[in-house]
Amino acid sequence: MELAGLSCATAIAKSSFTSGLPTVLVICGPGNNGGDGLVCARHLKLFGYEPAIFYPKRPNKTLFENLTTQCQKMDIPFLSEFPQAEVIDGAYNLAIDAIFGFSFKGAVREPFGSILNTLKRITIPIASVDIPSGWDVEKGNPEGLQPDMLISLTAPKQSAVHFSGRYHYLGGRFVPLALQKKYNLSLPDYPGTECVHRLL
Ligand SMILES: NC(=O)C1=CN([C@@H]2O[C@H](COP(=O)(O)OP(=O)(O)OC[C@H]3O[C@@H](n4cnc5c(N)ncnc54)[C@H](OP(=O)(O)O)[C@@H]3O)[C@@H](O)[C@H]2O)[C@H](O)CC1
Ligand SMILES: [K+]
Repeated sequence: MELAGLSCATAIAKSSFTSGLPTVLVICGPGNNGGDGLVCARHLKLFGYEPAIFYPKRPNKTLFENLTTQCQKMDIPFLSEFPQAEVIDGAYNLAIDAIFGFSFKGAVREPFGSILNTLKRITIPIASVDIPSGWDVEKGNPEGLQPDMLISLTAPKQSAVHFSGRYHYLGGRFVPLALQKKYNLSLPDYPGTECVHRLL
């Protein structure tokens, strides 16, 4: 999760995605995708960005409590309510969608349905962690979020063929060769010591 979150922050910083003030809204979901978002927010802050986090459903697990504490100790604000689309557009330059990853299934439950509907209406760019939230991991979702950037983690999921945004990065350079062979993964070479590889 540390390497996944670092990869996301690195890909965002490399893409020169933000113009003007580097204010970023990170929306974190209840699983590991949300954890990646918390780590990403921390690294963005270290890179000079000004992240704020919305984390409405927090698992009662030490890992996520510790990640939350680390962000709080770095003075990253946690929002108590999700802002309206117009407010997000006015206050931030980028939204990071770390709500759901590959374990999302079924009809989206609240509060995430309302959050995703708001995210569909914002005009600032969206960067999705691993999978655009609300997409079926294989089939995607033509009615769902259509982010400007996707950071696929470990390997692009099948639904990534439906991604039509500007930037697609692969991150999470942590798969041992034995596992790559076992699962017949054909991963591109990461240049030098880089933790991300630009696919698009
Ligand atoms: N395992 C790896 O190789 C790596 C994974 N990484 C990251 O982890 C996510 C996958 O994380 P996981 O915790 O398995 O699941 P998600 O974060 O995708 O989501 C689980 C939570 O979402 C809730 N959920 C599921 N469906 C719905 C829905 N329809 N409506 C509302 N909420 C939903 C679910 O709630 P439950 O009530 O069902 O428990 C879970 O709370 C992966 O995508 C990567 O981002 C890292 O990359 C490291 C390698
Ligand atoms: K996501």
